[in-house]
Amino acid sequence: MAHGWGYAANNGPDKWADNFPIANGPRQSPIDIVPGEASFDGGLKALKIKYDPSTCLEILNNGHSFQVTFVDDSDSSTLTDGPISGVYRLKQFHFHWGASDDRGSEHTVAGTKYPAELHLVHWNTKYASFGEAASQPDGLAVVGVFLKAGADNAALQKVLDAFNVIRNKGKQSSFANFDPATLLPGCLDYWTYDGSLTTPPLLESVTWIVCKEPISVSSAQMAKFRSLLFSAEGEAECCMVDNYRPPQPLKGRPVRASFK
Ligand SMILES: NS(=O)(=O)c1ccc(C(=O)NCCc2c[nH]cn2)cc1
Ligand SMILES: [Cu+2]
Ligand SMILES: [Zn+2]
Repeated sequence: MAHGWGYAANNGPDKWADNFPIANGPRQSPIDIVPGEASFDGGLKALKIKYDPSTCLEILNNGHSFQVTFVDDSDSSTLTDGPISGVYRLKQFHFHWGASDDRGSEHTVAGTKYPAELHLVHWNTKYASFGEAASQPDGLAVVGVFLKAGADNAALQKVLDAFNVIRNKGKQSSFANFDPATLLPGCLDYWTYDGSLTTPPLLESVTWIVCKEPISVSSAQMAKFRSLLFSAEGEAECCMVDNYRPPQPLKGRPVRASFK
């Protein structure tokens, strides 16, 4: 996965516009969600999430986060309803996190940062592939879930237990029979708005669906996230932390709430 961008001072979010001018586009993500300014939309349906653990394939360190990828050649793991129309297939999930618990999420809620944020990435099956969908305004739907410091999260621990074999950039390992639904909060109330990928190529193809309720993560589990490296084997070790883009200008976009 060749890319020169990163999260350091010389290649981080403030520099991305040099190679990806869309960084200053009209529908960039993440954003600061201000609950008092979101409008309740009674027409929004409940999220319908159907994941099949047998589609879970592998876990990999891609040099800017780690991700768990899924077999997406059938409608086994899908997102439907909610603010979207049609069927979107789960492709992967990944996280963004901070060097300390006071930061790490990409979306913020009235300025509040969480220590981490989960992204479940889905693509619209009206297009032939993820890559094709990623270039379309209605191509992707990403469910965002905040992680809040607190109790140990047993479902999350299953993912963290695989970290020892993917410590470095480029490492991957088989990872089977994991049900990503176990990472969702009990309540699926959400905010939704039109946005983008939060990393280059920053494509403006994402319908964002951000859950209001966070899931828990213990401080020991946050330390495990921070044990990963941005660097490849043999390179100077660089801790994988602060791999988040800060909130971007709303530019007049409506943010809708599925709840009162
Ligand atoms: N944070 S997010 O908005 O959910 C997000 C989701 C997916 C991608 C993505 O598929 N990027 C293109 C291929 C690539 C290059 N390097 C790693 N993946 C990027 C960001
Ligand atoms: Cu990459
Ligand atoms: Zn992400």
